[in-house]
Amino acid sequence: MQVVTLGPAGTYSHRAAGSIADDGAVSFRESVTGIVAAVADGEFDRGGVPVENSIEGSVDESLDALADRAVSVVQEVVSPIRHALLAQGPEFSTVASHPQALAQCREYLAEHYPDVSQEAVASTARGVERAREDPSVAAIGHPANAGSPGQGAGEDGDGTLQRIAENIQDHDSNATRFLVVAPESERSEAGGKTSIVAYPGANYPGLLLELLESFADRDINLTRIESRPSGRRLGDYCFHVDFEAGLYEARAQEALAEIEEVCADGWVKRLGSYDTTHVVG
Ligand SMILES: O=C(O)C(=O)Cc1ccccc1
Repeated sequence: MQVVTLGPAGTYSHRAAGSIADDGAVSFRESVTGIVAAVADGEFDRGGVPVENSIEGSVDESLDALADRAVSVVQEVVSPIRHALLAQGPEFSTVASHPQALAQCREYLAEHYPDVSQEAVASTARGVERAREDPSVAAIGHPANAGSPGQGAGEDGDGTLQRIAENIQDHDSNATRFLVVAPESERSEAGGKTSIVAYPGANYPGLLLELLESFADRDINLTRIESRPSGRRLGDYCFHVDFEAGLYEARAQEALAEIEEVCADGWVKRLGSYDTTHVVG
């Protein structure tokens, strides 16, 4: 199985994707749009993208790529996220990381490093590379990106990263949900959860209520609903909906048939049904 995810090596996405790669062989792209495109274009069998975080919410770029490209979702991976502050030494003037990681440590950074500037980079591992190259830069990332204290941690300034602090996320419940993306032809109806994207192409009072009633009437629990701009005009949206039923179930098929009627002037994309895997960060 050829797997592509957010790189370079050492990202949280890499750790999550490693759990689905046969021999741990994972390739990298530096944007989630690029990962979804690489699967849609047939370059890889599977792609792993972060889609939602318990502190910061949705990764909008992932939602938009899933709506735009011909792919399916075949699995979700949920992983706890524990961030470490990594640097060559305790003195630095910039913290570089993925925007979600910086946001997940907002309160910690404001309290402990109010005067340090923040630099958003493509991934946590890209921030780690910045910190290895430049002693004035610290990174936020998985603690395994540094030598453990007392085991290979370097002297200040030699390019080896030390763990300046661990568990710096603002909430201990910090967890991220990654979706495993496959070619559209591999869309499955089996699994306990399903993801769809609905674009009504219309706007009238009660439209959203009608969409939601299709699920409520059949006792289908929603686990998430997110609106994203359609990109066509201001105030025009698509809705990303995840629910607890498989497409193989009659109640799911009936709900979607009704939703397709509500969206007759737009479209409904069935990303597929899947199960959840939990991996330890
Ligand atoms: O940059 C990474 O390591 C990622 O995989 C994205 C991300 C960033 C912060 C928390 C979870 C995933």
